[in-house]
Amino acid sequence: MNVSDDSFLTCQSARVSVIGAGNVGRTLTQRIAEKNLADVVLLDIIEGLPQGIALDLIAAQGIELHNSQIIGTNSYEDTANSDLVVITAGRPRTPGMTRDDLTQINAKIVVNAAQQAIKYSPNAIFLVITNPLDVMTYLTWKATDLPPYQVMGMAGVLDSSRLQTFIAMELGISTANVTAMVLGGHGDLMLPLPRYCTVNGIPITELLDEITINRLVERTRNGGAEIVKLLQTGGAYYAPASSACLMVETILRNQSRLLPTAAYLQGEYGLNDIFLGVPCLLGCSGVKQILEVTLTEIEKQALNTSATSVRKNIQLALESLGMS
Ligand SMILES: NC(=O)C1=CN([C@@H]2O[C@H](COP(=O)(O)OP(=O)(O)OC[C@H]3O[C@@H](n4cnc5c(N)ncnc54)[C@H](O)[C@@H]3O)[C@@H](O)[C@H]2O)C=CC1
Ligand SMILES: O=C([O-])CC(=O)C(=O)O
Repeated sequence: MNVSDDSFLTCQSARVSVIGAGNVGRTLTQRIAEKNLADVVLLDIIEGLPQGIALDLIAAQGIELHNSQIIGTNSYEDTANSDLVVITAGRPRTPGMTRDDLTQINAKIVVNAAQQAIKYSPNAIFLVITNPLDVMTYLTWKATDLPPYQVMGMAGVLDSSRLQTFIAMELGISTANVTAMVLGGHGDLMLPLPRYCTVNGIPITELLDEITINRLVERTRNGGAEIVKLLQTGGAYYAPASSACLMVETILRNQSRLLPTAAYLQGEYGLNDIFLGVPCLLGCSGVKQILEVTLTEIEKQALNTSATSVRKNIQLALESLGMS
């Protein structure tokens, strides 16, 4: 091989910037790098923190055998030309708080992060993780002025994965045999859909009684809070990072997976001008398609109630930022 061959020298990896080097951001960085999905720029406001994490992660490269570069930085200039920007910056909740209690504090952080990042990566897809998720995704869309299909939020993959796990635990079978679907906002009013949960194609409604299913649904709704209560100082981050990594992989590899995603609705499910969890085909352009599954009247009502709560919070956030 001639090492001065142009095609060898110009060969480029995808580039993902992760904003926020806390528990979720650093774990996601590890997952992306170790799966060889992209080079990662990890940015945080705290000096030394992203640099230290990056150095620590890169020191394992020879053991984990990946080829990803990991750069820790406090400067948005270093995020330039990212294909994907993931926003994890902001406060996590502590016991007794709802995700909505984080609205005021995280709104400023997320809008600033989005405005800074878009300057250097005008064509990037933005994936939001910071809570309250649906509100922060809406603010990111506003702050970047991107087409709505290029902005999305991660929550449904996590909530569905929790429900999948609880179903598998209840039945004593492999999680690999279970699929689950949770739609709606990422809050106490999220909408787990047992009718669309299956075990190798068999609806769980044929395998579990109503009382058991309701118990698993309730545990899913409280899945985040259950961990916050155990950890005391913040929220979950391993499953959230895995969930976000699945979305990153789907986008970078243009896999057209159907994943519950907080996407911008323009009439789908009878809702407009809101980001909410719905089944989406994801690929290299972002949200390629929103799938409208049939909902019962009760499910529709529950989705509307969840949307109303998200909408109220979006309004509060926009007002507090002087953006309404
Ligand atoms: N959508 C979802 O399903 C999930 C959302 N979350 C949310 O993700 C967020 C992050 O959670 P953790 O990583 O556990 O929190 P963490 O406290 O461990 O990390 C947050 C990081 O953000 C950084 N940060 C704060 N202001 C910043 C700014 N202006 N610019 C850049 N970085 C800044 C902090 O220095 C810190 O390192 C929280 O809002 C949490 O609620 C967490 C898990 C799941
Ligand atoms: O519960 C939290 O605050 C973090 C989160 O969104 C989750 O784990 O679902």
